Amino acid sequence: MGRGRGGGGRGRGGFRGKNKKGGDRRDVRTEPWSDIRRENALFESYYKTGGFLDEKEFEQMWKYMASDLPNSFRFTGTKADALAVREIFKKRYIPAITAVEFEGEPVQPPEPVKAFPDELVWHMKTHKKVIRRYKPFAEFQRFLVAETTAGNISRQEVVSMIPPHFLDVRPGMVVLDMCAAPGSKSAQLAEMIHGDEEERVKRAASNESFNATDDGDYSDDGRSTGLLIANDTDYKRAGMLVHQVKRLNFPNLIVTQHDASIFPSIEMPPAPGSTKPQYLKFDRVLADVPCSGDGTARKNPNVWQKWTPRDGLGLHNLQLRILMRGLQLLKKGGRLVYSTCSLNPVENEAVVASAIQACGGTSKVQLVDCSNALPELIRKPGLNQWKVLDTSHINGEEKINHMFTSYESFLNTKEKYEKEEPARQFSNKITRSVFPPVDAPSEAERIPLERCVRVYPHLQDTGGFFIAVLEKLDDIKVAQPGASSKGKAGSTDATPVPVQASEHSDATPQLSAEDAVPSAPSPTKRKLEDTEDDAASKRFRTETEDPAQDATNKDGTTTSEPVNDTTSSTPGPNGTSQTPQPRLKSESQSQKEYFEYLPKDDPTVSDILSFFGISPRFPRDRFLVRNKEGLALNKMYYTSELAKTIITHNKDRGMRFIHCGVVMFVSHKIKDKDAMKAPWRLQNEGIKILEPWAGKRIITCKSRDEFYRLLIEMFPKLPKDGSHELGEVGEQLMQLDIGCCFLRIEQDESQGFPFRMVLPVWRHPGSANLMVDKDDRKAMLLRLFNEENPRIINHVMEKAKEEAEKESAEATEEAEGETEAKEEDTEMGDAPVGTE
Ligand SMILES: C[S@@+](CC[C@H](N)C(=O)[O-])C[C@H]1O[C@@H](n2cnc3c(N)ncnc32)[C@H](O)[C@@H]1O
Repeated sequence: MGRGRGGGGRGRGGFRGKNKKGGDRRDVRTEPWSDIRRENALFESYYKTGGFLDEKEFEQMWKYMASDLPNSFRFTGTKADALAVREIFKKRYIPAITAVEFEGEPVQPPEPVKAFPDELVWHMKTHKKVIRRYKPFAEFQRFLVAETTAGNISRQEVVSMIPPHFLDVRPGMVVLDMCAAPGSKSAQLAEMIHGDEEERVKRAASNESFNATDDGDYSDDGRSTGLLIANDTDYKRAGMLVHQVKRLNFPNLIVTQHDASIFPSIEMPPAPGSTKPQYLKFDRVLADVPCSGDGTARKNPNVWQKWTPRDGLGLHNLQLRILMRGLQLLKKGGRLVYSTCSLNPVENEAVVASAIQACGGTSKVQLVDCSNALPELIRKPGLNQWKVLDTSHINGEEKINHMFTSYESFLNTKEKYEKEEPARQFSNKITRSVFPPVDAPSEAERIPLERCVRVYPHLQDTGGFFIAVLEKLDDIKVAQPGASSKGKAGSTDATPVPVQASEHSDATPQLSAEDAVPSAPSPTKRKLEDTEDDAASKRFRTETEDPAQDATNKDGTTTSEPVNDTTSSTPGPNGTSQTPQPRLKSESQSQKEYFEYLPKDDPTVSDILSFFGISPRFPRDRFLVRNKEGLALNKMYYTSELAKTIITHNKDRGMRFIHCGVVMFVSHKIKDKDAMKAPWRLQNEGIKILEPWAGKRIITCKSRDEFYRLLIEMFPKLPKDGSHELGEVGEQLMQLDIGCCFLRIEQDESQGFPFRMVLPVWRHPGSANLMVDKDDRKAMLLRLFNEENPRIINHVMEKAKEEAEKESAEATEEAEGETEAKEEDTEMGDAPVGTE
């Protein structure tokens, strides 16, 4: 509980605007969202006439599309903790909000979203002006902010929570999140990999029996053996990702920064008896790819202002390459979820179908029927047929909207215009791959695209989303996308639909004359077309894909993917073949981050572990430091065993690791440091990992009042002679030498402790201090004591202030010649450095 600090999920980063890598979708408008006209004729027309929904349902869907999106959030962390915070929320805030009336009507309180289990996901449709006006909402908002900061609540869009549920992650699995920033899905995946290990570790440490394999793999003495690699190509967004995942305090997590379409193969130690390196394969892969984001129109004004069909066309190739790389990295039998927040089939079904075909068809990769996952989620099947929209133009003017039903129809139209109107330009991103697959020779070979999942806004008042679940049935040899049967058969001609008047008639539903697009493409659009995919393909030309060979060993590793292999030919944009080049950049090209493990007999580690009486069963060889010299200087991080293996085998191979490990010990810089056996502080972040194995320096708190005092006062006094106000906790602290200790608080409803807590406390010569920063103290005071705006008393600061005031008064007196100067010792008591 209270797993540290950090912001909540801030929704989905996608592709649009300035960030050519598809990162930054932030709204940079100056006018309020409410003033934006939620109209875009071409956008509407495409979804109205493209065969997505029948007319009546389309109207309903579009009404939702143009309305505000409800706020949503989920309770996070271990299930027990999440349920406990949910209960506080339900008992304390829902009744108060339910009692509120607005304009004579009761307001709508937050409601659980039925599609998700255990009432852990909630949404709130109440208008902002109601929220601002009524106290119960203000109180609830404060709770939401405090718990989001403490890491117990994550604000996340409802649809964005779906993909991890479809991935079916179990503890012990090795998972890759290919496009992970800002990290809301990574947080869900990490929770799933973690499972209920806390309970099992507790049992393992106290030599009670526990099941290490029933619902996953907990064979690391109760700890989950799984791992999450969260990756994003964008430097800034990868930073946001680190910020988000750090607060999870999950030692089985690595953050990397790579282009997912050329994500490097991860080297693993050779199998026993062999000298050949092996390469890591993943049990699960999430490809939540950069997309046009047109399903986010309910919260993103850019969609209304700038939607063009070229957004999706420009991203198709990158999305396809990311998906295929994900499939290559997947274990045989493993599962991959492909998702976008776009409703455009060019970015969705077209990508999925092309990838399956490029991998060798349905005998190699199959779409999974996931109707059993989240059964309450209302959904629509994926499309087997769709049309491709393009807007041709002459120097940005004289625009014509075209709906093409097949690649041939596009080629015919283009050919016609090349003769009749050579200056007319079509998107150069239209390939076979963006069209529906043609009829397969047999049902077994047909790609059942209806198994994909489409979530439209009106179905349960959410944003729009697309999800496809893929299973790798066999090793794959990747062919060039576009070289498959997809689009081979001829189809009807495309219908050019002019802005002013229809040129031809065709069975294809036409876009109406009002569908005129803005007179000139916006700079953003041009950028999207000209830079994103071109840049991606340029990158692709210089950084090679994996070898096509893809033989998987029984343990899920492969022996056939050397990182710098330069011999394979790879699929390129528009079906071209690329000249392979070394894939990984040299270290000198990226900012150097150090990840060095301390030896298992490191004397500092030994001193600390013996100071806290840590069981010899606790691993001693997993402590990481982040300095070049590999020395225990300021901070020590703990990582899982698999994280260590990956880091040590790959850090000098050009892999860009940017985060790993949970901070466990921080050096304590105080005057009497030399007199101490272990001048290191336990950290709130890592304390829960270590505590089950500790045999010394443990104090327990059973009293609500004593805990309240520890929270509200920093450095409460513990004088050698004289009384203190810390009750039994104080008595236990008095028995300890100076240094850090564990404070244990067991779950006890009678004392208002709804869950177990373990927190670090420092025993000073004349005082004690709960080593929790002010924000976390405030969050705990609100959560446990319903204190809304507590004043935290800092005795040391107050003493220092008093001293300073006294000094300044004396200096004034001295200046006036009224008294002698008297040197004051403004010693900060025994305050530890940097605990606030
Ligand atoms: C839709 S967002 C991902 C949202 C994220 N999964 C979440 O739930 O918080 C897409 C992300 O892909 C990243 N991206 C764009 N191109 C990429 C590439 N070639 N490789 C890896 N990541 C990429 C963007 O920086 C962006 O953060």
